[in-house]
Order: sequence, then structure tokens, then C-alpha cells
Amino acid sequence: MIMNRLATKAISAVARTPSSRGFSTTSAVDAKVAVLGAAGGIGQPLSLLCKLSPEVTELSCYDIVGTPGVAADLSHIPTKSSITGSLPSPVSWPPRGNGGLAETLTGADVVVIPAGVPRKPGMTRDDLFNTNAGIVKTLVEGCAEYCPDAMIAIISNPVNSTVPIAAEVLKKAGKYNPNKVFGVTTLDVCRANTFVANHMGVDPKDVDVTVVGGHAGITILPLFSRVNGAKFTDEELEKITVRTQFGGDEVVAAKAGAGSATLSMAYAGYIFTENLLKAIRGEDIVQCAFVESNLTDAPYFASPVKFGKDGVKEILPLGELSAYEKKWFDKMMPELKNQIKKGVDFVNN
Ligand SMILES: NC(=O)c1ccc[n+]([C@@H]2O[C@H](COP(=O)([O-])OP(=O)(O)OC[C@H]3O[C@@H](n4cnc5c(N)ncnc54)[C@H](O)[C@@H]3O)[C@@H](O)[C@H]2O)c1
Ligand SMILES: O=C(O)C[C@H](O)C(=O)O
Repeated sequence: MIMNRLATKAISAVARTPSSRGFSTTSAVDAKVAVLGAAGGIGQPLSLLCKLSPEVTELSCYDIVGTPGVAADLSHIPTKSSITGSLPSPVSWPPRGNGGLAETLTGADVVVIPAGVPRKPGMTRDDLFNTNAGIVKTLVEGCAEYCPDAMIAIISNPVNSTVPIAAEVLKKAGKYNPNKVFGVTTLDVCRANTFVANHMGVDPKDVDVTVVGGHAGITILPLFSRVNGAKFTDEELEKITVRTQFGGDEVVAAKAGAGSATLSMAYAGYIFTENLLKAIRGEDIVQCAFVESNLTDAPYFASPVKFGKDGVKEILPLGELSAYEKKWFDKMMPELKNQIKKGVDFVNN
């Protein structure tokens, strides 16, 4: 329930904000958000949503291409947040300062990372590892140097490996705070909510599915047994569970070589980010996230997490799984642990 209430509130905030007449005055405290990979399929709409958000006062967009244009474009939207766009070289919009990662990250409260290549049909998320592991490593090294206290929200796939990569990079730099590094699994929750609401014939805002595990195929485990009033035949439950686990593949297939989910991910990334900013401002927030965790014998696990101003405040108990969910849980664990280990080894070997 909590996440959906927040999602609804967040959307109504957006709906109010982009008036050509005025500027939102909702946020009381300055908050800088940096989007790394901001010129990409996710990065552009995510940056747009951040520019519209009353929770963001400063938005810095970074990519290896295109960000001066993205920033100049977004800067014409009449919301009160300031905006910059930087490339790795000292090129930025507006043309001042040194650009680069240093300017992008210095002073950031939240860093959101959708940088990296997306899947094509026939690929798994793990097939992205060779390219994206290095990208995430370099960007998080920048975070360690320029914004060691920021919360880091990782979207780049494979999330089950890129989050451990980020943690190991920060450990090496002596800057790791496990409460401030998260993999974004919100899109799995969005999909589960949408699919179950369609099944039940209710408004998606009235359901909030807990999704645990990781973010790849069978490591995604939606706990539909906890949805009040939901009734499934065995066949229906299997269908909706597998559809949630492989929702990403559905989009990759439909895009037919042009990438993976971007618009729904921008929405999900924005909800996650805005919730972090609300937590920083003192609201108690509960949302699912892939974090360092001792709930299971996997060192990282996605589950409902309570967030406060310093990041993770409490990882909520997993609770009891149904027999059907336990079957998936047992199947998922070896895969999840392998993908985590692959990320840890990438930095240390
Ligand atoms: N966590 C999730 O639920 C989820 C959902 C959808 C997509 N994703 C992942 O998000 C990533 C991005 O997807 P997309 O569709 O936006 O891809 P995209 O190719 O459209 O955009 C990626 C952007 O990253 C930039 N980039 C590459 N190397 C960079 C670097 N070193 N520094 C800064 N920027 C760099 C590219 O220039 C590009 O603009 C993919 O890995 C995809 O699998 C995750
Ligand atoms: O499926 C993908 O490769 C992108 C993303 O992880 C998703 O779940 O949509």
C-alpha cells in the first residue's frame, strides 16, 4: 500500500507542476540529483520527470554524448530547479565551469545511474555484463571521489551484479555505506501491480505487490499470495508470476532490436528517486530495493526497505512465503548468488 500511495502522490505532484504559469514551491530543502546516462532512452525521460519534480532543486545530467542538448532543452521548462548537462570532456551546458563528472557529482544528494547498453532480443541481462560492469565501476569511482555521502541508485543491468560492483568499488575507496547503495527494482513492482490489478479488475493504485529477490528472470519473485482479495487458479498464478519475471523480455521483444523498457523504467526510476528525496527530508518511506541484506544467505536481496534521511533505516522481515513462492525462492537462490559473486569478483580479481 505504502508504495502505491506514494506513487499516486508523486504523480499528482507532477501533474500539478508543469504549468506554464508557475513554479512549484513544495520542496523546502535543496536537493541535488545527478543522472548518469542522462542522454539515453531512460535517462532523457527520467531527467524530464526530475525536472518536473518539486523535490528536486538542482539536476545535473551526465553522459558521454548529448547532455548539453538535453540540459538546454529541459532548461526551458518553467520549474524552479536549476539544470546542467556535462560530458566527460570539459564541455557543459550552460557553458561554464569544467563540466565532467566532478561538476556533475559534487554536492549530489542522490545519484541515479541508467548508463550502459540495453538488451536486444535473445540476450539475457547477464549478456550486458562485459560492457556495463566497466561503465558502472568508472561512474561509482567518480561517486567515491566527488560525492561519497550521496545515495546511489543503480538501474544499469545486470542489477544483480552491478550493485555488488558499486559496493566493492566504494569499499576499495574506503567510502562504502551499505545504507546508501541500492539496485532499483521498482519496475518489477510496477509490473506486478499492473498485471494483478488487470486480473482483479481494480485500479492499480489500490494494490501494492511485494517483489523480492533480484532483478533478472527467475530471481524476480512477486509475492501475489499477500495481495488482499486476489484469487488465482494454479494456472493463472503461474502465468502472472512468469509474466512479472519476464516482463522485461516482453518489452525487448516488442521493441524488436531497438532496446528495452525506457518509459516505464523512467517512471519507476523517478518514483524511486523521489521517494529517496522524501526520506532525506524526513518522511518515513517503505519501498522495495535490492540492497546488502542478511534476510537470506544471498549477500544482496530485494525486499521492502524502510528509508530515512541516511538511506536504509531497516530491512523489513521477509515473512512467510506460500508453498508456491517457496518453490521459486529455492530455484532463484543459486542463480542470484552466482550473479552477485560475478560482480564482487569483477572488482577484486
Ligand atoms: N533496473 C531496471 O529495471 C532496468 C529497466 C530498464 C533498463 N535497464 C537498464 O538500463 C540501462 C540503460 O538502458 P537505456 O535503454 O537507457 O539504454 P540507452 O543505450 O538508450 O542509454 C544508455 C546511455 O548510457 C550512456 N553511457 C554509456 N556509457 C556511459 C558512461 N561511461 N558514462 C555515462 N553515460 C554512458 C550512453 O551514451 C546512453 O546515452 C541498460 O543497462 C538497461 O538494461 C534497467
Ligand atoms: O529487460 C531488460 O533488459 C530491461 C529491464 O531490466 C527490464 O526489466 O525491463
